[in-house]
Order: sequence, then structure tokens, then C-alpha cells
Amino acid sequence: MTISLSQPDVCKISINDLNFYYDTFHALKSISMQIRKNKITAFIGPSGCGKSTLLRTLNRMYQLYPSQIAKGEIVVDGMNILDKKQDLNMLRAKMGMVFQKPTPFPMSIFDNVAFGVKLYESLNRYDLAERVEWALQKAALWEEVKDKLNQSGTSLSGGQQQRLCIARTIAVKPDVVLLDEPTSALDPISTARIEDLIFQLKEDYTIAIVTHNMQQAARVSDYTAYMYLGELVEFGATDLIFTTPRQRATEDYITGKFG
Ligand SMILES: Nc1ncnc2c1ncn2[C@@H]1O[C@H](COP(=O)(O)OP(=O)(O)OP(=O)(O)O)[C@@H](O)[C@H]1O
Repeated sequence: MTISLSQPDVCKISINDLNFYYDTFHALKSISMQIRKNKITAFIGPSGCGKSTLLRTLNRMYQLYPSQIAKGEIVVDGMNILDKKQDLNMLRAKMGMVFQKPTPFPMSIFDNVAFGVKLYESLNRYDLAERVEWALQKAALWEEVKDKLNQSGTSLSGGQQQRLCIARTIAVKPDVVLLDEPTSALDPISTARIEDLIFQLKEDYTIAIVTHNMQQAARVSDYTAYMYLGELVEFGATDLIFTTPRQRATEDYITGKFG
């Protein structure tokens, strides 16, 4: 299905006729849509509809598994990232990802944030420390950890660990931040903090978020995509999707009649 938007926002990612297969299982069916720059796009839909699969095609995470195949085009800044010639390391640096469960590395808070930076850049100690502080500030975690940067990242609370993972992602200065249910393992207070943070991050990044929580999609996103059984059913400005959806199926889902 092809859905494009009339709003004047700038397109960052253009997905054109994307199909995805787990071996013979057709998980994404002819998806076309545009993700807008410096906006938050939420993917919603019942379990198994393909939200995470779509997010993972955006940085070719599936490439680790030979039987998983994506066909079509995902054009980011004019380049088709599904093209085999695309450098995967550079792509992953450009399209940072945060997962459902906080996944700090078993190392210090400082090293968690510095780890990715060291892979991509050779900064001197002073510049590296500055980058780590910058990323922790952006992730709204600096004040809580500035006096214990040498402590293990795993010693932080769940909500702090997730902000640490966000700091680690933005420390390499990506263009796009992909968030796969980033608050589903967190309590309401930590969730609210992460939502505030996501909202602030869109000043600098293009954000795509998969969420099961429709209130969250309504609260934080500018655009919402409703998916069902591997298809993109409806895509549009979040306020319109939640107040006047065009498709009956979308309305049934957001009003809780289905799903
Ligand atoms: N590794 C895999 N191998 C085979 N099929 C898979 C694999 N991962 C996902 N699938 C299937 O692809 C479809 C889409 O899964 P996906 O995880 O993208 O859905 P989702 O909308 O993110 O679901 P949830 O909300 O439950 O996380 C599902 O039918 C799922 O069973």
C-alpha cells in the first residue's frame, strides 16, 4: 500500500514497495511511506503485525540472518540503504537503535557511552570525555551519574539504564534514532521521563518508535502508522489518526474494539 503525506515536512526516509521475508513467511507486504525529518513517527498495531520487523529493516539488523530478506527500497538522504554496497557499520552509526529491554554493556557508565564513539572516531581523552558528558546531558542522565562514571552501567535503575542506552546511541551522533518499545519494561515515572526525553530529541534527530501503548503514540508522536498482518493500513498525522481515522480497521484498533 502506498501512503504519502501532503504536509510540507521534509522527508528523511522514503520507504518504497518494501517487502520482507523470514524465509518463506511474507512479514512485510509492499510498504511505502515517508518518515519525516525531525519528527517522531510511531508504529502501532496488534502483536505480530510487523512493527519491529519494519524498524529493523531501517538499519538492516536482519542482515545477521541469511534467511531474512528485504526487497524494495529504503532511501535515506538519497541513498538506498538496502543496496548491498552500503557500508553496514556506517549505516548502523547513522541509524541508532534502542531496544525494549535496557541493554547496558557490563562495563562502566563512562565506557558504555564511549564504546561506540571509539569504534567510529579516534578522539583524544579530553574530547572523548566531552562527548560522553554531552551524550549523558542530552539523555537527561548527567546529573544522576556525573559523580559515579566509573561505576558499572548495570548498577543503575531500569529507567536510568534505558537513558544510558539512549546516551550510548546518540553519542555516535546518528541522524535517526529507532526505538523499539523503549518503555515497555519501565515503571510509569521512568516512562514519563523517557517520553519527555524522546520529545526533546526530535530537535536533533528523526525518530521512529514502535509502541504497544496507544496513549504513548498519541502523546509523543507527530505521525502514526497503523499496521496489520504485515500491511500498512493507515498512515498520517497523529492527531488525525486518533480523532478521525479514515479506515474502519484503524478506528476499531484505536478505540479498543479490536486487538
Ligand atoms: N525470526 C523470525 N522468524 C520467523 N518469523 C518471524 C521472526 N521474527 C518475527 N517473525 C514473524 O513476523 C511477523 C512480524 O513480527 P514482528 O516481531 O515484526 O511483529 P510486531 O508487530 O513487532 O509484534 P510485537 O508487537 O508482538 O512485538 C510475526 O508473524 C512474527 O511471528
